[in-house]
Amino acid sequence: MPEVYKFGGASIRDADAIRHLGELLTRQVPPPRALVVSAMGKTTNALEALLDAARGDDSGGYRERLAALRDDHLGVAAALFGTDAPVAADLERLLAALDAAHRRHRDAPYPVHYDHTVGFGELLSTTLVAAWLDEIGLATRWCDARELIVTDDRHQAAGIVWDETCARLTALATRDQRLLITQGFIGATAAGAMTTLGREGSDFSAAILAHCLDAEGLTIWKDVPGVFNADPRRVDNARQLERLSYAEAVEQSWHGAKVIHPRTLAPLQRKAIPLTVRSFLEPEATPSRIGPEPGDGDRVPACILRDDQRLLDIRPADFRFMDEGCLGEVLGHLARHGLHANFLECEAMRLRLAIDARPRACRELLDDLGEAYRVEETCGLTLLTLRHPDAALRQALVGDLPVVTEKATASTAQWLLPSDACPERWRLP
Ligand SMILES: Nc1ncnc2c1ncn2[C@@H]1O[C@H](COP(=O)(O)OP(=O)(O)O)[C@@H](O)[C@H]1O
Ligand SMILES: N[C@@H](CC(=O)OP(=O)(O)O)C(=O)O
Repeated sequence: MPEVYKFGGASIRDADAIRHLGELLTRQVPPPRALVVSAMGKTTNALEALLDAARGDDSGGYRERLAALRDDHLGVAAALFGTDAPVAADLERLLAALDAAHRRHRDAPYPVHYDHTVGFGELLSTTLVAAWLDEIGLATRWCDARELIVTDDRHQAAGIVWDETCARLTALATRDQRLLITQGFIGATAAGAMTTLGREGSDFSAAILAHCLDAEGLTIWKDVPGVFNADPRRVDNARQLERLSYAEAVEQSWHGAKVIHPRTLAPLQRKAIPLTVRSFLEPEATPSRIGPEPGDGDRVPACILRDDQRLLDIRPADFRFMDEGCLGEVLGHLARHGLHANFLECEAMRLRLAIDARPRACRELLDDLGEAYRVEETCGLTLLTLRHPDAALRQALVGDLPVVTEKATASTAQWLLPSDACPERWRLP
């Protein structure tokens, strides 16, 4: 089975980008079997803000944001097809469905309301992209991921029901030979409740398709030529990694290298499906390849930066040990709020962990920890993680910076640093 391609928000951010995507696809030999597409540009952030306005009873803000979303998508449709194109009516229908979903779920728990509304970005974008691909002569079949990706009901971080998902995907691919195009990030329970797979989860969706369709490979198209040993936007001298093992790619993405979602690798690894990260801006540039074998990327020191970290210093209130019971309880609360410990260090009577500063989830976590624990918080931190660090790299990056806390294993070292003491641009030696 030919490849699955994934295009993220950056690759479809406006009409020109969608035209470029069309040209790129017409040049691919052999053509891909399926496309997984994310929401346009920063639409998912806009939908989260829309949700906050809806839940905060800010009906003015909600209307304004919905109108902006409508303008963005209809504007791109007009730029691609001119006025009164049939796709405009499809977009209007989706926007009306989004508005209705907000009304229907406004009293539901936040994660349920989130999943029934925030995933509309992908429904809108794929409707536009599929129409454009049809327009330029690529016969596509638009598929609703809510009918293909079957999940459990862990809203905002849904787990996949693999057997049913694979059965539905293979049945579809057998009966329809056209290029399949579907949404990343979303799925639905067997009962039909809409779910999402976690922020930036479209890479994972693409890996699910590649796995279930037995694809020859998965290509993720990015605005960078491949995986680098640091974010080239923030770090001078970052260099591209040509080959990485699945295991190293998991480590780097799990520690926050934004280039691939960490859940992407396991479905590929289970069938030894190679992952290519390639540039949609420079498709001829040498890409990065990830597979079963170790490569240069498994040895080269790599630097991962994560801003907006909040350090929680948690101690049992009654001078108890931070034993297995306490650890299980605290980490259970973390998981329930969809928070991930990016840094974790345990001593006899304290647990220190750093989490992304998501105000709502952090507030709920502190409420849950309640009277049983004393918690001290430090905000405004940057987490620097080095994979395979050497002395020169440590000195070049950490040097004289004031360190809040640090820890190291044989392969990974981490420092929490005050963000305001960190340089605007970092430099590798
Ligand atoms: N290790 C890394 N290698 C390459 N790019 C990285 C890395 N870490 C962070 N990035 C950043 O990831 C960006 C692409 O991710 P993102 O903007 O989320 O794309 P998309 O919307 O297509 O998924 C790049 O522009 C780059 O700045
Ligand atoms: N649109 C979703 C899913 C996603 O993966 O997007 P992108 O591929 O643009 O990172 C998000 O922003 O979280």
